[in-house]
Amino acid sequence: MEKIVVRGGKQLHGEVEIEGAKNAVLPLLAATILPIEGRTKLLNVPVLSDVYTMNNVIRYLNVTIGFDEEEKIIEVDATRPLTHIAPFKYVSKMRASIVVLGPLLARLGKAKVALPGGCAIGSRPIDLHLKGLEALGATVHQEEGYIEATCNELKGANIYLDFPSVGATQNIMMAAVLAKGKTVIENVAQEPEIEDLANLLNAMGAKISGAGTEIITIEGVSKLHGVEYQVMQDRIEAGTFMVAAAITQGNVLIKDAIANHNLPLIAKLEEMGVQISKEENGIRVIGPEKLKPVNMKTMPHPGFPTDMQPQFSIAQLLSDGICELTETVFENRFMHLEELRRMNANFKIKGNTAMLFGPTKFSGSEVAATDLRAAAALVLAGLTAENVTTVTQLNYLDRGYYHFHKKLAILGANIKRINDIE
Ligand SMILES: CC(=O)N[C@H]1[C@@H](OP(=O)(O)OP(=O)(O)OC[C@H]2O[C@@H](n3ccc(=O)[nH]c3=O)[C@H](O)[C@@H]2O)O[C@H](CO)[C@@H](O)[C@@H]1O
Ligand SMILES: C=C(OP(=O)(O)O)C(=O)O
Repeated sequence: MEKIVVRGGKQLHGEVEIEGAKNAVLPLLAATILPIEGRTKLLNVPVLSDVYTMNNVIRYLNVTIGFDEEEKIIEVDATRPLTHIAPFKYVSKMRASIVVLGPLLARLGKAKVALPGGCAIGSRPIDLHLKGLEALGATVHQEEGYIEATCNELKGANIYLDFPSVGATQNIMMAAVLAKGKTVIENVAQEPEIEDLANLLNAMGAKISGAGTEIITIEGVSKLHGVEYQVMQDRIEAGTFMVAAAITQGNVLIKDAIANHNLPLIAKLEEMGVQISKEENGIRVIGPEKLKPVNMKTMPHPGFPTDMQPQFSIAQLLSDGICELTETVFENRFMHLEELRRMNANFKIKGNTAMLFGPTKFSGSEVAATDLRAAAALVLAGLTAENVTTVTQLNYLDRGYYHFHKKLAILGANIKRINDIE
């Protein structure tokens, strides 16, 4: 079994490089199936298990896709006739595969995509994706675990999302770019990854405006062409290293991290007494001797990102007092806290709020990740713990972090990854 073994107590120092964003590249890959002319080349692609899963989904559609892991480049040729089916064996591995639904429908007029289901962090329906596609003229029904969508022609529409869902916004955008006429989507997700997708689609010939605001307007075009495009930096990976520096009294430059993408995290860390400065080539984070307690609530962007909540909770648990932590996006994203009990964490959960009683003296123990960000949070706790912490279930970590232990080791952590045959 693969394990990360970390002995706590080291202050982190130096510089760390960040990869391209997982949550940007997955929808960008889905968008590469839209062009009927030319190849698309994605640069700065992170080498992650989720990217391999998405490549498999796309390859199954009869698209030629090549991944040069050394150069971090993916090349896609989607100019041949495509099939319209995304099967269970791939979609069930990764929820984000559902974002092929919109582009398949736009390109082929039909799509059959396995239901992605929920996952450890909560129930994850796709009703908003489907309502949006129906508003564009698709007929959608569910049969034998698959969503089947068909249309003669997609037509621009006015759509209001009940909740600013990231995936629904992406699916509807990718369908509307080839719809006839104008689509206006209100109350859309404003995450930077939405802007990245709009930028790629516009480079391919789409006409999208307003991405990054509450309203996106799309003028449909008749076809798209392949392009070369650089994936944005991963703000969640950057944020995870910011927390790592903050909790170890470290001094770390997170290279090429974009401060504007992480404003809520920066504000909270500063409130805790962490020194953060924007430098020419990144963000420098200097951790204080003592972290001040703060409350935090997750919200859709530009609020505090739920994908940073487990990692941030480690800083809260270490802080000198009681902190409130409220999770409003996913109803089951406190599982890392239960695991952290083994390491001495003291907290009470009521509904979607946890009271965290600091300052915690984490004690090293064996812990298992329950989901992607929980995995990162457990490693972070281990960096500050007395003795040795062993983290298992690294398949979750590998979904979203490339060489996490190696990057921490370069910064001075006493950490290794081993394959223990049991
Ligand atoms: C690959 C990717 O980019 N994943 C991110 C994306 O996930 P994802 O796109 O799945 O997240 P959404 O924004 O859609 O989901 C947020 C909330 O909306 C609800 N909802 C969503 C769709 C829908 O049709 N109906 C509905 O009720 C979900 O149950 C959840 O409670 O955004 C989340 C919220 O920032 C992040 O945590 C994920 O890391
Ligand atoms: C929850 C996450 O991803 P996904 O939506 O792919 O499960 C995440 O990146 O933290």
